[in-house]
Amino acid sequence: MFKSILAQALRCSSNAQLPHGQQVTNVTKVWVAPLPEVSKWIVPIQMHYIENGKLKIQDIVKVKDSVSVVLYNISRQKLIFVRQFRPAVYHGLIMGNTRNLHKEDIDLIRFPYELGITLESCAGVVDKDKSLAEIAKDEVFEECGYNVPVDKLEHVFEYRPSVGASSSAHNLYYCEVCDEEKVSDGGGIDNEVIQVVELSIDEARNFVKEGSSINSGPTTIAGTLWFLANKI
Ligand SMILES: Nc1ncnc2c1ncn2[C@@H]1O[C@H](COP(=O)(O)OP(=O)(O)O[C@H]2O[C@H](CO)[C@@H](O)[C@H](O)[C@H]2O)[C@@H](O)[C@H]1O
Repeated sequence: MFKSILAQALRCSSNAQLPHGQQVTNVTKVWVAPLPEVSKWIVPIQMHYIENGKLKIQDIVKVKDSVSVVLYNISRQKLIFVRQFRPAVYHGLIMGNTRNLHKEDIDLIRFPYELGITLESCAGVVDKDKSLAEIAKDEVFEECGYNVPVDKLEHVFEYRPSVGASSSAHNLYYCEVCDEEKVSDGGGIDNEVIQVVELSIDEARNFVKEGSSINSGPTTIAGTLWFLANKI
């Protein structure tokens, strides 16, 4: 069973899919633990309601809202993405649908950490007292190194990426940048370890083609499809 999970994970891995083999980071030890009662990031709650006279209960995970930016470099006609190790993706790939807590350290030889490296649009959590567009502008600078005025960010749409268990809202923006606006390497702030990746339009089209299997969330897929449908 593990062999088939690993084979599937390797197919999904952004490393296996894209011509950007450089090492993004180096993860040397992984283990899991139960969530503490109070988490800064996630609040599990239960909603009770009566629908058509019948009591119903729904378990909900409260997650912070987020923004993302489809970033297009017009100087070189490249879409800008980021790669990073995502613990949740890694866990999902190696544990599948099982809910057991793994007692020992994860075997990194059997399950290389690279499986958890995603390819995503530049994105960030809404955790500052700023407008959504300003938060998106900050992420473009911090993660990708482009300094753009906030009015260059075009609001595309708002949606809810995980309606079954989470109510969080996601706001997707589009921004065209040029080489002159690139002022740093990006790579994230604080503890973030992020690699900036540029894809040609054909590479991006390949990324969302029929039958593909990718290590990305709905935001990256929706943003890429929106770009291909509206800007090309
Ligand atoms: N659950 C968690 N546990 C511990 N630390 C956490 C955490 N979530 C965020 N952090 C910390 O906050 C930092 C900054 O996060 P960002 O604002 O860059 O959002 P991120 O890109 O991770 O996810 C954004 O982009 C992805 C992809 O679109 C969305 O799924 C997501 O909701 C959105 O916030 C992270 O580096 C991490 O240190």
